[in-house]
Amino acid sequence: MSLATILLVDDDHALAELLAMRLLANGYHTLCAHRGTQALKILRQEVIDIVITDLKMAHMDGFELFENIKKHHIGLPVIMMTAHGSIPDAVDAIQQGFLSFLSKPIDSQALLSTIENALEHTQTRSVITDQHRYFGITYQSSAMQQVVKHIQALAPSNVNILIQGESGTGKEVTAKAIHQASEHANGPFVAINCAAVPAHLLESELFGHKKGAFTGAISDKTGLLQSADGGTILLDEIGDMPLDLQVKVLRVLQERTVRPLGSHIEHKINVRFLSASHKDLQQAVANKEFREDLYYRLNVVSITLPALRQRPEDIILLAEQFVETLSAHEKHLSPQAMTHLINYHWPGNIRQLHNVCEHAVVLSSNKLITEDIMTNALPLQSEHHFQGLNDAKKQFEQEYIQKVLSLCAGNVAEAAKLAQRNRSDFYKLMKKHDIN
Ligand SMILES: Nc1ncnc2c1ncn2[C@@H]1O[C@H](COP(=O)(O)OP(=O)(O)OP(=O)(O)O)[C@@H](O)[C@H]1O
Repeated sequence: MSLATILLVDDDHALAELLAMRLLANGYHTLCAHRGTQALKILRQEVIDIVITDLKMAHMDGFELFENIKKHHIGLPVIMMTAHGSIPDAVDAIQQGFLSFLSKPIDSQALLSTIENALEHTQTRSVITDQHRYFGITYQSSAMQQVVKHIQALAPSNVNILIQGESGTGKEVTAKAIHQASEHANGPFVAINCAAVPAHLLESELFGHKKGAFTGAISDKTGLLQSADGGTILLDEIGDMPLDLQVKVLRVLQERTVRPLGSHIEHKINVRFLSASHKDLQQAVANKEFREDLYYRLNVVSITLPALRQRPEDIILLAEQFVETLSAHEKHLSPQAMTHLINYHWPGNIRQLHNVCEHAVVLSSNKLITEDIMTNALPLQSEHHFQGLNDAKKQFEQEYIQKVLSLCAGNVAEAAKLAQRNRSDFYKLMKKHDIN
């Protein structure tokens, strides 16, 4: 079991050392600081679970230290030590958000039970975080809460779902979650990236072939559609599927049968169809690059994943999860490193966040991933693209509508009223931004 680390802050050196010895005897790792500034320096360099601070100290008192901690180490439990009988200070401390207080002289039993309570408090925080996981989807933003509600509602039915979103927003993760929450969960989950397979091989990958069906077909091969029987198939980057193959896939969707290349036998399949695209498929239909009939078949309902920059609340949650996993629970992000992550615009979305965290874990030789390490791991600021006014307006409108809908728990009539638009106008805006 890893020991909790406690930071003791008191300008009375003898008292701090006495307390440190008592805590060490009870299995806690303790660090001592004799000034507020020294405490803040330690907090920047070490992973601390609890701070216990004296109130009256020269230069920076306990309240001022606490104000700093609240700003840069959100949620860290801080316990105040007050002089015996100083009730007003203790009341003040609790009102300002200190977790609890200890009266001097410090009673050993009270000290230990206060620390145990504080540790429970920290664990409760991570339990809350655990509730924001749904089959591999980690989230906390209201935009993703809506998406997950949508997935939960749609997964049990057998409808075809089109998952849209920028590259790296989690379309495949979402498809897997739908599969796992569906009645096909015990069957296979098969994904094919239509953009990654050369066009001339895609048909045989999907449908399979008989030996000799074409030059190079040296043996029979089962296609992915048949391999997915009893489960789910994800046709990823469906927008890149050649038009002639689109006709054949449409037929599979209608007939629910597959005929391998060079074969006369039709095989019945029971497969849930999911598709994904980072392209605007409606636009592709308008440009005659994608068949309209197939579009409507695949898009019985659609799920649009918000870009990471539209859900900054998820950045830290995801980053902490990635750092924990990549460092086998060894490393943590400093608050300053987190600020850099929040301020970045994430054109590559969650995949890019994962790569940056991986880079930072490799670069850092300490337990704490500092601001400097993060600045090195992040792409240069000069790579930021500056959004044009039209894109910025579009993004604002989309975020605004999502926010209003989320405030009204998805009730469109109420959302329209709040946005001071009539209902049909509001529906048009939702359609324009592909919001369900
Ligand atoms: N909500 C999430 N929680 C945890 N990890 C996620 C989440 N969304 C995406 N990821 C991770 O981010 C990476 C990219 O996700 P995924 O491949 O699903 O994105 P995508 O939208 O399908 O990307 P592309 O369009 O490039 O195919 C993966 O490593 C995935 O595990």
